[in-house]
Amino acid sequence: MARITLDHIRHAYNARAQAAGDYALKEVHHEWEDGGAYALLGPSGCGKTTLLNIISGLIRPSEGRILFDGSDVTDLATEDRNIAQVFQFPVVYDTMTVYDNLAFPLRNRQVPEATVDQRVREILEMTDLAGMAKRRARGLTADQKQKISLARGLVRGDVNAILFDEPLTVIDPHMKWVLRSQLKRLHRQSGFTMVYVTHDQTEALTFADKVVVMYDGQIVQIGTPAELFERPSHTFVGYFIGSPGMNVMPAEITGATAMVGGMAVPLSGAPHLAAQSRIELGIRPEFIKLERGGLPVSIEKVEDIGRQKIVRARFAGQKLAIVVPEDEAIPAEAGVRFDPSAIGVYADSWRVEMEA
Ligand SMILES: Nc1ncnc2c1ncn2[C@@H]1O[C@H](COP(=O)(O)OP(=O)(O)OP(=O)(O)O)[C@@H](O)[C@H]1O
Repeated sequence: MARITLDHIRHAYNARAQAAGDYALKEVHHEWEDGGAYALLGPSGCGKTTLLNIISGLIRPSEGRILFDGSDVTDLATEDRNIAQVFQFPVVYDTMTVYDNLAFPLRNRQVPEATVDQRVREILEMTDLAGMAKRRARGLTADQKQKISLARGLVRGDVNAILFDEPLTVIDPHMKWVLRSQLKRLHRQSGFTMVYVTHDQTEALTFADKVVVMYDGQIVQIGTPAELFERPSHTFVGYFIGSPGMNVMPAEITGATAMVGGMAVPLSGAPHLAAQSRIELGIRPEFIKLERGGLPVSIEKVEDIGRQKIVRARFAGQKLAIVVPEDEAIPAEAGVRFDPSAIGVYADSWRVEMEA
């Protein structure tokens, strides 16, 4: 297992790249802890696969270095990086048994047969595959085959990291839930450094200790699920994490008061703001209260989604989503009240700290 250092990495697919926009991956400079479970989360085209391929060695970054436990592996080929990979689609040997599929990476490295047997049995148990150890992979379902791929990814005890590229894509929804929880447990038991690419926030939030949110070729935030929810560093994080996402409204700020379309919204403090920046307020639908005497709002629609209601409203000309607990009535002539401590101020999309 290894600590992974991404040392001022940038990547452009076009060798003549110059402007920031030419880079599929803009500068990444981070250190990922040994034994951490990281999810790379973001929409299609944001650079997740590019970053994963740089870690695996499929791509050499245009700039910067990658280090495993302090040693530079930038110029090492994938097979020399001592990593395991699990892809979107199962990679299994159909003619082999489930047991032999798992034993393969170990036998390939001349691991003594007694150790192979011990390790394979351990992983078969961990992944609930023990019951089908003697079956040939041919004829198994796509779910079962992908489970074998996952198990094979875990079988070597000496890898620097395990990289997962959208591994649950072919899995049916119920099984997805089961495997996600299993992977989390396997991470705790094994202590491997794991990097998991997905565009599904539920997958990322269940699996990872730290979620790396990517947007437009940049890492916009690395944080625990709670940090991403409570303090999104960028409006994209607020919008992408949560359902519905954070409300973002253009505003003008004077001292500790924000004006949104003529309405005064109190803040918890006065933010430091550079002149000429585009200012927005971000507030999650869960931290807005509907009550009499609040700021005027017009309710357009109420969606009942089981344990909660989502109120779609318009406030000062802006769309606003509000989450109301299922058993709470929506008062007639309701107004809105924003919890000042839950309002984030964003300048050119990045969160600004409040003055103490
Ligand atoms: N081989 C390539 N040559 C040129 N451009 C590429 C290549 N691979 C990716 N890109 C571009 O680089 C950017 C990042 O792509 P990347 O595949 O890393 O994103 P992603 O977040 O993994 O997306 P997805 O979830 O769709 O796989 C995109 O604009 C993509 O079009």
